[in-house]
Amino acid sequence: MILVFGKTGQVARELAPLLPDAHFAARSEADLSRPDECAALIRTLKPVGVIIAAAYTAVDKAEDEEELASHVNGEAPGAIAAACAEAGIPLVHISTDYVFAGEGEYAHQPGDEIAPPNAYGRTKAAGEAAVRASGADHAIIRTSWVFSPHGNNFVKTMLRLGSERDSLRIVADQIGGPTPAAAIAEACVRSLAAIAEDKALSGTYHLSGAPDVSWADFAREIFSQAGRDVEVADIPSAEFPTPAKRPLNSRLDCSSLERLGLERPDWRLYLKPIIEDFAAS
Ligand SMILES: NC(=O)C1=CN([C@@H]2O[C@H](COP(=O)(O)OP(=O)(O)OC[C@H]3O[C@@H](n4cnc5c(N)ncnc54)[C@H](OP(=O)(O)O)[C@@H]3O)[C@@H](O)[C@H]2O)C=CC1
Ligand SMILES: Cc1cn([C@H]2C[C@H](O)[C@@H](COP(=O)(O)OP(=O)(O)O[C@H]3O[C@@H](C)C(=O)[C@@H](O)[C@H]3O)O2)c(=O)[nH]c1=O
Ligand SMILES: [Mg+2]
Repeated sequence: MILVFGKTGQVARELAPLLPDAHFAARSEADLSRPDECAALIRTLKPVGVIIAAAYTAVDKAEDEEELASHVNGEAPGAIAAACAEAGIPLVHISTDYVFAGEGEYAHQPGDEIAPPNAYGRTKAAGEAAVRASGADHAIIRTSWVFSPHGNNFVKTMLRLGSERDSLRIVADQIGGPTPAAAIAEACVRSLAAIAEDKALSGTYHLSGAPDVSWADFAREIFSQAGRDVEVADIPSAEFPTPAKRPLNSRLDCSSLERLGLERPDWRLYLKPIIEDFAAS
């Protein structure tokens, strides 16, 4: 049995149909703010592999709750990874573009220096480091700008705001790859099998949707596919102040996905079901 930490999140919900026999541990069974209890669950259930699909993902709120976020995003993955190492089973963990400072216009390689610009990114960086230090065979999949029909994400925020207003001001100087949660779920399953088969594939991978765009471009594509006449005005980040600073350059070089037999998904092909759900609700 495969053990997935997380049941209600965007990626966890896309993992469910791919892994019908997996055990999905919700917060009530495995609270990541209690790392020891999460590690103990591995000793109890004795899974053959583990995927961590839960995290503290409220980027702005993390500025005020960095201690809680660091238990969930830093210490819990470390404790889970240590239990995986002890049991000799592989682990897949998900991280974020927000570990990068985001200077320049190049696409980041997995080995590039990290320098998180915000509290969420610092806690995710701590989780990555703890997984690497554990000695467990692992894949860390860094992704970005996740969206799906479930949970909170930018696509659903735009559809909601676009139904209330004729024009929106959206930041245009942050560039990245919107990523469908379904593609991340597929990569989790694929990488878990790959590292179980070949330990040499252990390491850090990048997966984001193509093409890279600004948040404003992303919004325009959403309204275009939704057939909605909402004007999107490009603004610089400075005109949209938020508690957490976001990286300007979130481009991820995803070429090592080839080692897993995967490629970047075209995110534009994943919007329609979300738009249809929104229209029906
Ligand atoms: N969302 C994004 O844009 C991005 C996400 N990522 C990473 O991808 C991974 C999956 O994210 P995503 O699917 O979007 O997550 P969501 O934001 O959709 O959901 C977060 C999930 O984590 C759970 N969770 C939060 N705190 C705890 C806790 N203390 N104990 C147990 N469970 C908890 C939530 O459970 P509950 O329902 O109980 O609150 C929920 O299931 C995470 O590692 C995230 O850092 C990376 C890049 C971008
Ligand atoms: C609602 C709104 C947002 N924005 C901007 C703010 C921000 O720069 C950008 C996206 O805002 P959000 O709050 O949706 O995105 P945010 O929560 O920062 O999304 C991040 O979540 C974490 C978990 C990650 O790991 C990242 O990869 C990334 O997906 O859009 C506007 O410019 N205008 C608006 O009206
Ligand atoms: Mg958010």
